[in-house]
Amino acid sequence: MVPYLMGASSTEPLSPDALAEGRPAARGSRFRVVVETGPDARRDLPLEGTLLVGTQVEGGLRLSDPTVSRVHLELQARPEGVRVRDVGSRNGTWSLGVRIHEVTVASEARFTLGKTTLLIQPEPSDEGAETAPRTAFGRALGQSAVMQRLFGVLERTARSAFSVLLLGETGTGKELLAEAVHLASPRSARPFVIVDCGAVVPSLIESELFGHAKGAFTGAHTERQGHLVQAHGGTVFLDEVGELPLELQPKLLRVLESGTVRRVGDNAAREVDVRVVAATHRDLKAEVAAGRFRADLYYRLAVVPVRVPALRERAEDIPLLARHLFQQAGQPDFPLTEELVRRLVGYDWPGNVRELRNFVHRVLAAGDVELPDAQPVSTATATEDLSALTFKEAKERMVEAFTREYLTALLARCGNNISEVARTAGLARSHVHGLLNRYGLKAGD
Ligand SMILES: Nc1ncnc2c1ncn2[C@@H]1O[C@H](COP(=O)(O)OP(=O)(O)OP(=O)(O)O)[C@@H](O)[C@H]1O
Repeated sequence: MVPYLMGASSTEPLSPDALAEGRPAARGSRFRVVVETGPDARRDLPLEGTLLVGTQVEGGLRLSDPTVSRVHLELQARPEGVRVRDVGSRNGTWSLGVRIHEVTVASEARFTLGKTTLLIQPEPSDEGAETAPRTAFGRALGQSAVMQRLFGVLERTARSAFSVLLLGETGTGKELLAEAVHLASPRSARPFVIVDCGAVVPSLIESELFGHAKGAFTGAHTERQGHLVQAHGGTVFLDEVGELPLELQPKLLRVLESGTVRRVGDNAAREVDVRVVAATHRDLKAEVAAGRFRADLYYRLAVVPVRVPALRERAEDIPLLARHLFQQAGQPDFPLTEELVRRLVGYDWPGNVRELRNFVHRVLAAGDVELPDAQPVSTATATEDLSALTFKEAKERMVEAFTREYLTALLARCGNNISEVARTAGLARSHVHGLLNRYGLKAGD
């Protein structure tokens, strides 16, 4: 096919180069589609075969922009480039001010559909020596060599259906990276469901994950779908998977192996197709060796094990992240002086990026740029203006501040004895350990 572009006022074919905005693709290279603007901005997925774009497409790039048609555009990866075909949309598909009916692009090009802009971009070739350095993967930022390597591994993995296990300290960005894997995967139009295995009461986690029938147990007044079914077709993120009760582990493994799930109190099996990304702050291999985590489930989850480095191991990222966090907090012009950067880079950030975020908020709320010498900074202050935050963020801040204060006081009262802390607090020891790790608190055992 001769590539052409039909303009609204012209029927002259245009060469693909007429649309080229950036670097050209190597012959036979692969492409990505990135949603740059509109309600679905930041979605980013590889283009393989044919991809339909619209508000009602199944398995394609499903957009929520009401100015986009139900089935708006067809993108097809071909050896010579990407064929972009408007499939009878109401508002049309536009590029550089020209309405497109069908065109093949061989290099970077942008298309506007209603209020949405799509960028079609050649993938940097894997063998290419000059792979463009990237400073972001989804919403996760990083310019250090270690993060760039991590982004590359995760991006390549995202295209497959392999399970990914993210290992790293609290606050290193595991959840953000799990979301980025989902968004860069062919499943991005389907749900991304987060299950915090450490936060659910152990007796309820089975019904949270698998669902339950009405009357399955005392208190089950209505039926429940379960997170795995909610994630059907998409990705389930099992956060703090190391906290999953041992007796539940074979059940989860069975579901993942068989692709079917049975709700509690119901014999009927339901098909579930989920990609699993799991995360833990624990050394899960050591947990397996200690008999606290099943080896078979470990190997099912850790097809691609990835270590997310602590912030102190990638100090080059601190200025970038600090600038980003000030910008996110509505203060893009906050003066990051050399002296402040030096102190930020010199601190060891036991709570990692979450702690840096809280520091930024504390600076903006209280003007306090002090960093503790050895201990982590407090997460919230009474002077912080919570009304500037969303309800979810404000609640998170208060819960963090409360938990940190409560645990610090309890540790002091119990002489750092975790068993005693757990007894007094009425929590499982594993839960106390999880909380201490999460809030960057240290205690002897
Ligand atoms: N690379 C990053 N770029 C931008 N923001 C980040 C990055 N890493 C973490 N953050 C921010 O830091 C906070 C904590 O990140 P996240 O919840 O993903 O960490 P986590 O490792 O999953 O923590 P936990 O183990 O406690 O659940 C979030 O507000 C997140 O947006």
